Amino acid sequence: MQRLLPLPLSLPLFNVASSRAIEAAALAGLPVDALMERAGLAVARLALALQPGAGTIWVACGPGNNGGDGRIAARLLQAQGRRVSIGLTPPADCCLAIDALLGLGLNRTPDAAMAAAITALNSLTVPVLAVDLPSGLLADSGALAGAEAVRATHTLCLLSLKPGLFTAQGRAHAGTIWFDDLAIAPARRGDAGLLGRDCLAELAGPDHAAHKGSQGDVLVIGGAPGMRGAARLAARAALAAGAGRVYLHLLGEPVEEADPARAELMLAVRCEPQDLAGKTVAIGCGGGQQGLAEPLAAALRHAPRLIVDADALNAIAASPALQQLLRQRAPLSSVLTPHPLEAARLLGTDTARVQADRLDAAQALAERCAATIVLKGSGSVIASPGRRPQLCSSGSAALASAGSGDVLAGWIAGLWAPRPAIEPHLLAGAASFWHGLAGEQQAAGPLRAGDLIERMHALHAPPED
Ligand SMILES: NC(=O)C1=CN([C@@H]2O[C@H](COP(=O)(O)OP(=O)(O)OC[C@H]3O[C@@H](n4cnc5c(N)ncnc54)[C@H](O)[C@@H]3O)[C@@H](O)[C@H]2O)[C@@H](O)CC1
Ligand SMILES: [K+]
Repeated sequence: MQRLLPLPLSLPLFNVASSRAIEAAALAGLPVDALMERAGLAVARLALALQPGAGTIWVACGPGNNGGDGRIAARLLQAQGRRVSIGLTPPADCCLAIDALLGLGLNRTPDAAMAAAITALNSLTVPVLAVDLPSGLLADSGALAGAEAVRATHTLCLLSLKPGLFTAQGRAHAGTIWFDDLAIAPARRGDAGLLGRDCLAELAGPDHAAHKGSQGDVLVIGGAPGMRGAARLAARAALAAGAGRVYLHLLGEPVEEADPARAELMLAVRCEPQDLAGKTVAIGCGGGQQGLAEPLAAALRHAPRLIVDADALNAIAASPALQQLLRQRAPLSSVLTPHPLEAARLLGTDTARVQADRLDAAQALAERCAATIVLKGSGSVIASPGRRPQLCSSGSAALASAGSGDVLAGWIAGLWAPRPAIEPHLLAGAASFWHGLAGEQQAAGPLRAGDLIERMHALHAPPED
């Protein structure tokens, strides 16, 4: 059993169908109930570690094998001399609750009895340990099956890691995530990947002979009047990520300086095809509604590497002509960084549908746009045509602050410019992980985007693992 996060090495994620196949293959070589015994033992061990003191442990057991895991844990805890209460209501002296109501088999809105038990678990002030998944959370998507799911303080995931724990509502409901593979090594590929720190190894640093000309040029296009800050944040991030030269083309009224607070940034007065040649272009941060269509069409045609964010995504969603230009770009040359609403506009759907299955939505968007997608939000999804999607395991609510997305777009550009041959799927994963890692360093409250850039910059020499 291991505490999973922070995650040093990326791991495979298995959806419900794959998890059941892994279970079936394992059971073929094991006595009946062997896996459930192992699962129950793991749950009991973690429960004892979490609550070694007095009091009654409430084991809320459902009708299926998730409840079976709970019953075995209850038996083992009793054998250790602990008081245990099995049922759907808590005992008066409850010191720890084990949520063994529903796991992989959740397939509909929790019925009245289940919903009442979930509410009772969420009303407790003692730790709640969820078995496999917080009850009410869908394993494949991290969406809720009904109005409420258990908000656990700890979740012990069993046998196979499920994607739903790491995206959408997963992290908010799972608490501290633990994993026990029950001594079974899956003989199949994951349906998705969970990005660990090793993804940063894709980003070899510059060699000693590097100079600004060898580190690539970034051009940031955006920052309409009133929203100049968004483009400046992206440009500052590109600079801090390691691009050799960073230019800003600000939309609207002409400006004298690119960024008075960052003398390193240069102003790009024009945005003609020849100005785009050879550059990594990030477009859309603070783009506004006016003046973006023309440079966007030029960037879609001529930028060899392109990151599309914010208002540029909305402009593409509204224009079949721009959509066609996007699809016609060279393979492996475009990264789109939508939040769920922007993704919904591009897919012609609504935010709720995107959030109901983020992995699926990101993959559909990647295929439709022939681009790498970073679907932002808790558990960012990185998807590319023909590739296995990745979920970012780093990040925190501190990143839910204005400008955080501009920083990510700029950071991707700044990492891409010196590494023009890197595969965008790997680049976007590493950039997202880096962004999330810096976000985890904020103990409380939002991390202002300007400070986020400095924290990301400080991570350039990743500490030894
Ligand atoms: N497949 C695996 O990988 C393993 C499974 N194990 C455990 O077994 C669990 C899966 O067991 P099951 O397939 O029996 O599934 P569950 O125990 O999650 O639930 C299935 C039962 O719940 C009912 N149910 C589903 N949705 C409901 C709802 N909304 N309201 C009320 N009742 C509902 C179903 O009708 C069925 O009776 C895993 O989550 C895990 O805890 C472990 O013992 C070992 C390995
Ligand atoms: K559960």
